[in-house]
Amino acid sequence: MHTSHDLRRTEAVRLDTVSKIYGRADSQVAALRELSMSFADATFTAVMGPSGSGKSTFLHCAAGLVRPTSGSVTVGGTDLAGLDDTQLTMLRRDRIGFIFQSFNLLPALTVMQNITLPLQLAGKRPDKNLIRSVVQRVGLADRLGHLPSELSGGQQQRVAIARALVTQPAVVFADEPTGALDTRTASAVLSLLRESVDNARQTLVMVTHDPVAASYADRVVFLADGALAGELHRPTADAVAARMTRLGAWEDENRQQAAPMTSGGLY
Ligand SMILES: Nc1ncnc2c1ncn2[C@@H]1O[C@H](COP(=O)(O)OP(=O)(O)OP(=O)(O)O)[C@@H](O)[C@H]1O
Repeated sequence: MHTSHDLRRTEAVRLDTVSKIYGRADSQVAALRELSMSFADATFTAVMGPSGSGKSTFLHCAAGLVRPTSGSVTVGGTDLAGLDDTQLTMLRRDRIGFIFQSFNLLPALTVMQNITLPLQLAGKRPDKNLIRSVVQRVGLADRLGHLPSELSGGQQQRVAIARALVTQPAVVFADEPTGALDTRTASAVLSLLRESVDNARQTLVMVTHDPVAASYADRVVFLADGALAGELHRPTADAVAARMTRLGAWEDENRQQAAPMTSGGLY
């Protein structure tokens, strides 16, 4: 029999009735409306929805970058509301990895220095075996002394993935990780993310606009107007595209491509 403690341990991230209201009084926007969602250990979830449906806000709340207006977020069993800003920063550093569309590598640092940066920031001694295994997994063993500017887009994203994995976080949040990559490079990066879930038992939550990218996930959750608008398990790209069409997403998508979103912040 499972105790509630056991059940909680199998959840990497949990949101309970999370709302996020931006602005004040007469100009309020409810970006998330009492959203409840759970992400089990070693699962890959894609988050989709029309432009403005709350995907980025969800990601930022779930990752402890933005505090919800109400409701609770739990990461690895810790309720983020109980942490002050310093504790929250430490939890993010130790338990959460980020992968962005724009890679966000430091241009003056080599591949190896970029990958080990989170460990240095945390004052942790790098585990050489772990680093070697992560570097091999992402196929960068012969590029460790290179600068990001000497790498292709796909290679740079693989550095960012390695950087997100070296701290062995409870969960990795990816914000449009293949948005800047061509189709073939994107599929190599998505296969790598899939492997990190299947082989390294990582938990991955990925915001994407791309039904093909979403089809690599175990589950797709759809947001509309800041609320859960359904989910698909073992998704195919066609089924995801059909659901997005029903949500009226593609008009917004075209606008999105005309004015791409940029991700901010390094971690
Ligand atoms: N800092 C902010 N201040 C005020 N309103 C905001 C802020 N950030 C987001 N919003 C609003 O909250 C809603 C949800 O925005 P969010 O960026 O989370 O959506 P999204 O689904 O990620 O959109 P996109 O796919 O276009 O990136 C939108 O109506 C947006 O205008």
